[in-house]
Amino acid sequence: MQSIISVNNLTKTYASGHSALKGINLEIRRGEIFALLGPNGAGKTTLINIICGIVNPSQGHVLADGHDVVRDYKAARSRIGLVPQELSTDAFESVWATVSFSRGLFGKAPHPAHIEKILRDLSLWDKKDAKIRTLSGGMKRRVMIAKALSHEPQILFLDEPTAGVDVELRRDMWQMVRGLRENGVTIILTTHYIEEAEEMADRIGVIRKGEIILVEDKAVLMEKLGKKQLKLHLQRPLSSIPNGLGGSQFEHQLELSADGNELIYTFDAQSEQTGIAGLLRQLSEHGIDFKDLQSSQSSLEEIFVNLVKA
Ligand SMILES: Nc1ncnc2c1ncn2[C@@H]1O[C@H](COP(=O)(O)OP(=O)(O)OP(=O)(O)O)[C@@H](O)[C@H]1O
Repeated sequence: MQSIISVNNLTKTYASGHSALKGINLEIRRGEIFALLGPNGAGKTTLINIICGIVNPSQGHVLADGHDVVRDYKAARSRIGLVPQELSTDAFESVWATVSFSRGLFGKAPHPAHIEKILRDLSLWDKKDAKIRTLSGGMKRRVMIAKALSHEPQILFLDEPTAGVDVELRRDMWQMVRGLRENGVTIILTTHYIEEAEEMADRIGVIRKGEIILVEDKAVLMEKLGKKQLKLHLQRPLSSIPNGLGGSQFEHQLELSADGNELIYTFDAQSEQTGIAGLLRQLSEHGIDFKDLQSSQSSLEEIFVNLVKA
């Protein structure tokens, strides 16, 4: 599939000498939702800011819809909408004026019907004449999103869009993101709420200390790196895993919950032999009865934590 963003050997060393990006290569596919995950300080915002032409790269180059973000800044930037982490709007302007003005900045002709649609989609229509400074934090964030969409960008960056927003806004936002994607907009988001990435993204990229350590289809990633767990709720609590069991082939896969009521068996989701049958046999030989059992697959969050701590 054709890339809409192409990042080539990108490095960024800040004036402080800090090396924030170390040779990033990344292709974003047209029309996808791409989640960029990484711990604090990994370089997510730096990467987004370079693609959006806010920060200059030290080396390498980026094409946005075929336009170099430095040499052909205006054309590249007009394709992109950015919802930054920080709220920054003109406090004394009205919502309508702020969003309309933002469209004008990209050299687009006024299009009141489009602005109205955005404001309605973001439940801002009632507030269109309100001054930004009178709005709540959540409403201000909606205005930031409206601004980013005002010039009908093909690419939308959402940098931590749901940090500190309530459930309702979060739900509205994801509904809107899905709608945009249906209309062909490519969406790149960073988030610390991994369950959001798990729910929304088509592909996941993980950045750590300025390097992309993984880019993968979400489903493939979950399948490849996911572990499965079998949780056995015991009839009678155990004080420890019985010797025979602990020393067996299951030694590194068995865990006892702190209250001794649950035995947790972790196994490789890929493996043909899960070992469950053998485990159940051994439990019965040890006279360990259980009243219920439950199996689960590791979440993207668990996979992510394991990846970045390595
Ligand atoms: N203007 C700057 N000057 C010097 N260092 C900077 C500057 N901006 C960012 N950094 C450093 O570069 C590194 C990457 O920062 P960046 O904001 O890109 O990370 P991030 O992945 O977005 O983090 P977070 O999840 O906390 O937003 C950090 O160590 C940060 O301190």
